[in-house]
Amino acid sequence: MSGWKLGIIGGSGLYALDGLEDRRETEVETPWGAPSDRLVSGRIGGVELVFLPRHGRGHRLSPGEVPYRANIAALKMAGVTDILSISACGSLQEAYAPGHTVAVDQFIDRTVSRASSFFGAGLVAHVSMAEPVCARLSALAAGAMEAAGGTVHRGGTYLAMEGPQFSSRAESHLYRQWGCDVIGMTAMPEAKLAREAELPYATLAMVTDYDCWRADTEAVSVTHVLEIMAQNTALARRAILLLAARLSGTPRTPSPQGIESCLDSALITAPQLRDPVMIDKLQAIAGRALGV
Ligand SMILES: CSC[C@H]1O[C@H](OP(=O)(O)O)[C@H](O)[C@@H]1O
Ligand SMILES: Nc1ncnc2[nH]cnc12
Repeated sequence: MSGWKLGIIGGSGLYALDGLEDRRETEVETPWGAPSDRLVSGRIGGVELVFLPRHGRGHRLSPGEVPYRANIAALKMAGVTDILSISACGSLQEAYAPGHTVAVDQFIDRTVSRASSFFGAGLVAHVSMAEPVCARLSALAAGAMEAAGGTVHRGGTYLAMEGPQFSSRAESHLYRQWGCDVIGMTAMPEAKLAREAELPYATLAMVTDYDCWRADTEAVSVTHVLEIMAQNTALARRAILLLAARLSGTPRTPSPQGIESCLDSALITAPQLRDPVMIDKLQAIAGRALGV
């Protein structure tokens, strides 16, 4: 085994992952409740994979209802070393056409009603989100996507909106003025929670539409997204298989960004004042840093 255990979070259109050896399904419960669906685990060559459909099979959960904390905790508890998120997104740039993929490296979080931290009363932590994506994982995933035949833009800012309604035209223009490249509804707080759980995280955002800013182009609709995503999904599956095959031959070393130890400089509550109940709960995602 190469030491990589890859968590894959599948977005709209990607509800299953074929081609896994030793495939098994596990129902999991975390201190933050149940994840979106059963975890599907298996192996591709020397790499273990754990797949989780973000919205559940059949797309039962809207972006605001996805149990983000339970999803990240479930993957952490399953022992994954890294998380690759696959997402459908709208494009805010002419050059990022439907069918293209953006290996996102920045996020702007405009979500408003989601639990966005594992920490809080009894044990407070502030992790850095200056570089929210694991550059190594992102580059590996982008390379695999290119090898699978995809057109990839390396780097880009993802605007995470609350939804579930799509943006108004005024909002879409505003996000373009802010310099955003793609828009979606799910990468936040997922990326923040992955960082709190000390898990390297990267997003391949697969463009399905031009949102609603482009003159003479019909505004985004679910029908349109799913049509394009059907093509994107085949590409995503090929890219994941290629990524796993590549990682198989590359022994894993810790992320060069120090993500696996980021809590060492983030916990702020005085040790003698930390809530034992909270510490117990946090074992699931921060056992290393808490020494429990
Ligand atoms: C089905 S269109 C809107 C929906 O698609 C994206 O989901 P995901 O990021 O999980 O692929 C977007 O964020 C919305 O949730
Ligand atoms: N235009 C868009 N806005 C938000 N989420 C999306 N997911 C796919 N397309 C989208």
